Amino acid sequence: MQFAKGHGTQNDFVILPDLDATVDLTEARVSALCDRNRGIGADGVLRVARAGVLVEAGVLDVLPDGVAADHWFMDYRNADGSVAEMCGNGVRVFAHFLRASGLESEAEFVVGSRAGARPVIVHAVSGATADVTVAMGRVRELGTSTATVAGREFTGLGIDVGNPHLACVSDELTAAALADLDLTSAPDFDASFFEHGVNVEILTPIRDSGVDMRVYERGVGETRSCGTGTVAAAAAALRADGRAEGEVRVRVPGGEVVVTVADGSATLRGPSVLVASGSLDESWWSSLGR
Ligand SMILES: N[C@H](CCC[C@H](N)C(=O)O)C(=O)O
Repeated sequence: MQFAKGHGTQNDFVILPDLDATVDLTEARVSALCDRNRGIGADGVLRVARAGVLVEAGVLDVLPDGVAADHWFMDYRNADGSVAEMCGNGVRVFAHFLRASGLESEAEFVVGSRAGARPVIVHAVSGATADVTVAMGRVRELGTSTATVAGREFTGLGIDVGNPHLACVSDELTAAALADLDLTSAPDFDASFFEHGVNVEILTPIRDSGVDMRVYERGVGETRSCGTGTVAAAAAALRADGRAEGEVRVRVPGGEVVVTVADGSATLRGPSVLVASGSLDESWWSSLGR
């Protein structure tokens, strides 16, 4: 079975072209594939198929709002095998792969996700790297909540970007102090507020139209970047700055993206790199739990 490997600001993914949607993508298989010792290693898996084919195969029960049967659909899985509604870095890599593989001939098209339709623009491709903008849809504020990281309580803004986030803007936090924060363990959070878990972002306030952010992702752990997380972080940082909209450069350990929030919706622009492609050993793949 063919695969490709790519990343968006070092949030990395195994891409599985599965145009007939015949691959049984069990949790055991996804977690093996994402394991950095016994598999290829990644933060998540992106299965590539058209939305209607995934409905016919029973992978999707119905077409999500705004997603048409002929739209390419990013069937996203976290490294632990769990399904998530949306992946902002993943959509950039997914769109880049479609263009680079010739599956998509247009530079502007719609990618379907469980959170709905996500229009993309693949601005330019140079070698292994592309510059991609994703329309990330509505950014919905959920109210304030807290998370405890390394014994320290942070207050944040719950934000729905199709998936759940708690974006904690810490006024006195410097980029250096953020880098020193111990994020090796999962933050404690209010499970009654976030019934389906949450991605937790810790970030500095806006300085020179930018923020520094780190993230502990639901279903993965600390990642070097989280695209939906950068959108949540930008929205929370703007709110903390007394603004409902604006453009924010979000620096993450894996690089930098630009988030624009306007009229309650956001766009995310950043790089995608396609690192490699290859084939999975069939006997290895079939030996994994069903
Ligand atoms: N872990 C996230 C999904 C991946 C999000 C992240 N990789 C991104 O780029 O948005 C969740 O369970 O909601």
